[in-house]
Amino acid sequence: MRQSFAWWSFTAGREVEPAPFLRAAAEAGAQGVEMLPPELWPLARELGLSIVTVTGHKLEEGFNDPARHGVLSDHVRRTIDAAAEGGAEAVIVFAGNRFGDGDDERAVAACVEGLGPVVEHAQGAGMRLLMELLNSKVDHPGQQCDRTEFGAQVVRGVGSPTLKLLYDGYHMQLMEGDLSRTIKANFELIGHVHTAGAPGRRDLDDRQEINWRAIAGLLDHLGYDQWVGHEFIPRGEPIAALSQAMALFDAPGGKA
Ligand SMILES: O=C(O)C(=O)CO
Repeated sequence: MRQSFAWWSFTAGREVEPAPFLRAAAEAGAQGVEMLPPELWPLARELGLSIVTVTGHKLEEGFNDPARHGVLSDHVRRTIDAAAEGGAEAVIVFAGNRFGDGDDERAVAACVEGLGPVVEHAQGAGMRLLMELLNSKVDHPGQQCDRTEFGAQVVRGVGSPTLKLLYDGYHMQLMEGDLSRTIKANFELIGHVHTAGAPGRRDLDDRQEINWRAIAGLLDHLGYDQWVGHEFIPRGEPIAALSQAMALFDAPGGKA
């Protein structure tokens, strides 16, 4: 398992000097960084960090609406090209907010239809696409891809190894819980994992309710070989919080 961290959450509300911060994260053992502003990509690469994920588009306006497919696909294709040019690995896409009667079946079909050509474009560019599962209770009210099954139906419907699920344990703990069984049941569809403590989106410590050590052990047991991206807002010193989180996944099964 390779480990990364989300730039936005680790720097939220902090004055951060990018170079020393990225260097410290790399020295602590992070292998990649996510959702990093493009102007910092060369610096991160120089420090040996992979540019792991790039946000493909506004998450409120997604592929669930066929009326948006033309404009959205053009935008995401350009994001894919820029990400490929900058050496990034994956672009994150979203279903978007519910609209009209919010019918899930129709929304899944629209996502499958809209994402098909974009997935082909990504494949040609050597880029992976990740459909993110988000919570609609707290952080993203209205988001339609707010249960694993919705995302799984889209990924299965598209049926390409280029499109996988971004399983975010924090978001899914808020929406459905049952993380271990869900990860196991959908393992082949999962191409990326995000972490955070629940419910506060803070450190992976014992003040929150997800047993991340057990999740790390399960992923290891299942042979997970993709990225685990830490996407929480540290309570205290961010590099120490990152190190503590990474230790859980470095020694899955409780050796840390
Ligand atoms: O996870 C989230 O809440 C985001 O904003 C997108 O990664």
